[in-house]
Amino acid sequence: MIVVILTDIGVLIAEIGNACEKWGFFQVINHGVPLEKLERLEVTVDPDDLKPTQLINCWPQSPPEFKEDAQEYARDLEKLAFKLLELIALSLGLAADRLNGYFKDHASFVRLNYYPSCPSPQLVLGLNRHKDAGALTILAQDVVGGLQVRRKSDGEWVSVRPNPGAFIVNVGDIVQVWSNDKYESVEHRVMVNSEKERLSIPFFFHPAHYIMVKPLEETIDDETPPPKYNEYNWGVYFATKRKNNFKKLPVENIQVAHFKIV
Ligand SMILES: O=C(O)CCC(=O)C(=O)O
Ligand SMILES: [Fe+2]
Repeated sequence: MIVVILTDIGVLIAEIGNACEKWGFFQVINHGVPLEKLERLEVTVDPDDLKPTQLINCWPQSPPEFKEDAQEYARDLEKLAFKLLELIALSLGLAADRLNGYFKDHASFVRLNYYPSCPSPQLVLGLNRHKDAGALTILAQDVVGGLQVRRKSDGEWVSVRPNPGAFIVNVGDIVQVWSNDKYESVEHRVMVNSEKERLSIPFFFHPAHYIMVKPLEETIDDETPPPKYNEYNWGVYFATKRKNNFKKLPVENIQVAHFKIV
């Protein structure tokens, strides 16, 4: 996978654009988020404290500093997300702050994914194949590994080697629609490990619920194809998707493809 070093701005913009077009995924280092903040979350978290109801309704009681550590981490990741958003805007030939307004009341969140080890890893998946619905996902993973990304060139599943200190970034469905398919939201999944449990911490960078999503006018000109998507409301889309996620449905869960102009 392409590793992007956040240093020289011109090179950086070109590399990010290239990675978004070819893979939909890239890793960043020199990102400015102190690693000890991430380690604090990884080390202190006890999987028994991560029952879904507790995550939704209240903060785990122990360790007592968890809430503050998690909030501080989210603030750091928010800063990084805005930096990446601006670089992505620049790589699309837009003004750096072109997309910032959509995130004025952004509804981003951090999730802790815990994958217990499993003696028959070939029989189960940690997380089924999916695309992320939001704008960007910035993922920290521990050293165990298991994330696989669908390579665009041949559709093969490729394992992402853990790179301590790097974040894995992928563009979600919203960037796909904004860029009128220039940057695609790529499928990924998680394999489980037979011996080791795994923790991953994604930060989902989501715009305000009320925004309408459609291809940006700037991505449509005489040389590019006409808009490929009808406009949709992000909040309604996300709520519908979330309600139906992980359920066996008679029809496919909502996807941006359903807004595609055919
Ligand atoms: O755990 C991982 O490596 C990926 C998690 C993921 O794709 C997600 O939470 O959407
Ligand atoms: Fe994901």
